[in-house]
Amino acid sequence: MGLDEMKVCKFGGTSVASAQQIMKVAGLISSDPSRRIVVVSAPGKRHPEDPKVTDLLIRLADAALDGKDTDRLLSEVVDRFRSIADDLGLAPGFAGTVEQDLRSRLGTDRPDAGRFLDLMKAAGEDNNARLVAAYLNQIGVEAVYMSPKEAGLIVEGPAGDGMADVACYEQLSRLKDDPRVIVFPGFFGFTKDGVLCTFGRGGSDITGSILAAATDADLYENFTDVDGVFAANPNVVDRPALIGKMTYREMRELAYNGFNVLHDESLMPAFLKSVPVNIRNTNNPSAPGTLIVRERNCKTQPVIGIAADSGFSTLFVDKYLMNREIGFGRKLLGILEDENISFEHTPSGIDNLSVIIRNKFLTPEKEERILRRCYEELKVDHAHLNSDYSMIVLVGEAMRHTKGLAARAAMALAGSGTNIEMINQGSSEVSIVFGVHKSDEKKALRAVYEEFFVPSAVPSF
Ligand SMILES: Nc1ncnc2c1ncn2[C@@H]1O[C@H](COP(=O)(O)OP(=O)(O)O)[C@@H](O)[C@H]1O
Ligand SMILES: N[C@@H](CC(=O)OP(=O)(O)O)C(=O)O
Repeated sequence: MGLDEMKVCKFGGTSVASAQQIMKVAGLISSDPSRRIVVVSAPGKRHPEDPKVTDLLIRLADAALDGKDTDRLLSEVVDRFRSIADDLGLAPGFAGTVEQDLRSRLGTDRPDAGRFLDLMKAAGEDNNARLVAAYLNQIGVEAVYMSPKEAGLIVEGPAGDGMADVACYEQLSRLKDDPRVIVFPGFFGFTKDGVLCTFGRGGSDITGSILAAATDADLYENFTDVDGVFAANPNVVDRPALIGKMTYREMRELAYNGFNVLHDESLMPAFLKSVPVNIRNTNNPSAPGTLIVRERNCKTQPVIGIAADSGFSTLFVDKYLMNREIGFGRKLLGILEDENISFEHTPSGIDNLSVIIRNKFLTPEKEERILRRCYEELKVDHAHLNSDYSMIVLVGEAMRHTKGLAARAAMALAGSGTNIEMINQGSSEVSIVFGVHKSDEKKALRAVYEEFFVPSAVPSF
């Protein structure tokens, strides 16, 4: 990269979980002068059983909302920052400023529980950005903490699930004129009225992408704890193939369906400005990682990855002569809309229709109301809701034009003893979805992975 070129880097929770990790991060920043905007998450897990600071903060906020004692939970968060700051040799007062900050957040008025929860959750990223900036200055890298409010990151929407307003990109673009390294807390911004609003969980990825797009960065580097994006979840499939290059659409589809290495909503800002995204490993920085771009040569590899996700329900309705009833689908989806439920798929037959919904949108009360309205208003013959479904999703840009892929996947599923509950190859140009019972999810994923990525068939991406 030339002198004027600029990268936005995001360091995930695992990359900033301890002093040792933050030293690696500082090494990566100081070794490359183009890494000028740095987005940090809150300290994450140091080992699998370790709590993330964000989860500690949620517990703290819940205790405060329930009127319970908050001292022990507050100390847990402060101690986590204290141990990092001490190990980095920062000035002794750092933990005290974190404590003050948390106490002041706890002491605010709470007209809205969701907004209060956001204010507390954001303390992880906010304090960590101050900590990383302080450490960079200590080792001689001129760095500055940047508040999302001062920078103008406008995030609107429901608490805990905000969306950035594209109109704020122009103001954010000024960040690139600062000669210092900017350390920006991920995960949250402010509404036009100045109220703090976080993105969904894992949302620091979104902050990084927004800043990369707003500043027209040459590259958005997203540093995590694996060498890049694997063709299947490495926690389920043994040593899956590493994807070298993929498209934004492929990654969004995979992220949405279970590849939690990147937040699915973080692709759009980078895509709009064609900023390439590079997923890299803080613990193995010499590995090139995965590059996410607008286009790739799809001929070599029609299926690029296979995602799996649990937590789906099927609403099944059956009515004789449904095919003749104009507006039936609209009315059924209208019932879901009234319950504020979004849906994933709608496979249909002549006299029946299924709607696949994520369980997180359902409660026993909502289920009862939906079924009652199906009988009373839509006059269906049968209606039922079944939970415990998982979706296995094959993704690849050229899949739809490659013959026999669905048949191969179906054969692999049959071979593993998995019953296919639903297939959707309809509207998405880049994916085929197989609904299976949750208990079959892992073996189904392994079987389909082996079908498309057996060692002899692994292509060079
Ligand atoms: N297909 C995949 N490729 C790579 N990592 C994956 C995949 N699916 C799930 N993961 C998991 O995502 C993790 C990284 O995401 P996350 O824990 O959110 O990291 P960070 O703390 O950097 O934000 C990996 O450790 C890995 O277990
Ligand atoms: N700390 C937030 C935001 C985030 O992006 O974290 P991470 O980089 O650890 O996924 C969370 O836990 O949701």
